[in-house]
Amino acid sequence: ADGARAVPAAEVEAAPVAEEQYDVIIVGAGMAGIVAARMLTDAGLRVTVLEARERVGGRLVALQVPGGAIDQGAMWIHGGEAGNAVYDAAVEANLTLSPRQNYGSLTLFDAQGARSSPASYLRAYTQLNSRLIPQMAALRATPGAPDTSLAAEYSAFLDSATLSPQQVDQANVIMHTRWQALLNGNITRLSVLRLNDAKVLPAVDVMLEGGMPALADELAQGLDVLLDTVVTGIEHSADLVVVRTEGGETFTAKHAVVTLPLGLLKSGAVAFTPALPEEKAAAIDSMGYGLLDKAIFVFNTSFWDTGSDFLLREMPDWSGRWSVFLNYQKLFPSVKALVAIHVADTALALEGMSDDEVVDEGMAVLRQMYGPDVPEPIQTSVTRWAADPFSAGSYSYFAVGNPRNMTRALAAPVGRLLFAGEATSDKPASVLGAYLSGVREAERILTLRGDGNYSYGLAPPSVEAALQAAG
Ligand SMILES: Cc1cc2nc3c(=O)[nH]c(=O)nc-3n(C[C@H](O)[C@H](O)[C@H](O)COP(=O)(O)OP(=O)(O)OC[C@H]3O[C@@H](n4cnc5c(N)ncnc54)[C@H](O)[C@@H]3O)c2cc1C
Repeated sequence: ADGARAVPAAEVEAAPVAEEQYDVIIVGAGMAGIVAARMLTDAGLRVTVLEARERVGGRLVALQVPGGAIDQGAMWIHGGEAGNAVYDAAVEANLTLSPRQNYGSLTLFDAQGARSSPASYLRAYTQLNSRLIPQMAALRATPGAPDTSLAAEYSAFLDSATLSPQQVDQANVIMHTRWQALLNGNITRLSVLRLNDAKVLPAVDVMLEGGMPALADELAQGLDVLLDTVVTGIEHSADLVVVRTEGGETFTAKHAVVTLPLGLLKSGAVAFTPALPEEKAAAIDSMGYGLLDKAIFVFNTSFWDTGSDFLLREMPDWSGRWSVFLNYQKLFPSVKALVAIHVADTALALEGMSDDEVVDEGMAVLRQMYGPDVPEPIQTSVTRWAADPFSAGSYSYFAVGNPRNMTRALAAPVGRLLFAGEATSDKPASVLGAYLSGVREAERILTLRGDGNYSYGLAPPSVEAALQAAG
């Protein structure tokens, strides 16, 4: 990175329309930004990436632990098989992929921590599949049906199903892991009409040995990335974009690709001048942006059912508090770790506690499940994605009432400002979506480049052009 390319603020103030320094400024070095920068740089354009953190990767970050690494952000390559751009990029980069995650391999505990019966769990699962899913499919198939929350549909299902009290606890954990945890939104806010529209990738999930950041590092190699560079303002006109940073630097370019997480766009942490159009602002406001946090416990010895992919604890409610532990050792035998996954309001509540409090609570649950001799962990980590100033949450979801084309509104260019990032993608909430959105915006610039002036079809005509046209 070459900080010297920044135009000192004073110089810009003296000459507001500074000579363009870059063809494209990319705001954010997550997967979307890196991929866009890669394509545009490879095409010979002058590109710089401005990144607030001291590292690239954004929501791809991992904890180094004995025997390997554990992803604190995204960990699964959903739809992880040949033809999936993220999978293919990992293969091309010679990164080692894990075996497929098998969601059928579960160890069940009841709410008190006693071993639970798989047969009874399966019956609850069958009822959910045979009643709730068709009930929601029927709603989706009804033209003009008003949207409703997953919680409303689930409550109606519970009222009509014939479940024992324990099967209700089991249905709760199924509901939680199948939708709430995946979509990272509270089920009172998850849209039923859009339930199948996020993370709709084939159920083939693999991980990267050593964690997902290696892929970001690989794709970012050789790019001009300025780290520790917090963007605070983006000014845009018919022919220029001026990006200002917290450090008082100013960068100018013909285009900017904004890959700020939806949470950052919602918070207004970056000022757009002129303000974003109403339709875009409304989409930013109403698209859901959720929270998924992980509590990571690393041990010297494994005391749990190491053949299982997940340990599930049935619950009398759908909060999901300590009801899902992912067994990392299943896919990575040298990593002796359990990862508890919390989402939405429960995750937010845990963010309000200290790390020690969270770890103590989790350990008490593990001792309920596996007995008092469960050893102390040798390493722990508690993520706080909501409190993270450069993420402000985890990823987007369709909230009740969000139309399917909401992501299109988020993706729509505004003059010379282009928008990428998972929330702008047709496959929101995923690394693949972020990747493909970066490709989309790079292609948009390359396609529109035309005569070398990058004359941008959607930009309003310049004053001169308008005067000429008027004769
Ligand atoms: C806990 C968690 C688990 C997840 N699990 C999965 C999973 O298993 N599989 C999956 O496919 N997806 C998963 N996701 C979603 C996935 O991580 C994201 O969809 C994807 O990584 C987003 O990439 P992006 O480029 O859109 O955004 P980001 O990676 O967030 O990149 C945006 C960049 O902008 C930077 N930035 C923010 N503010 C500023 C500023 N003011 N100035 C300059 N730079 C700024 C950020 O630091 C960041 O680097 C998960 C996400 C989280 C948080």
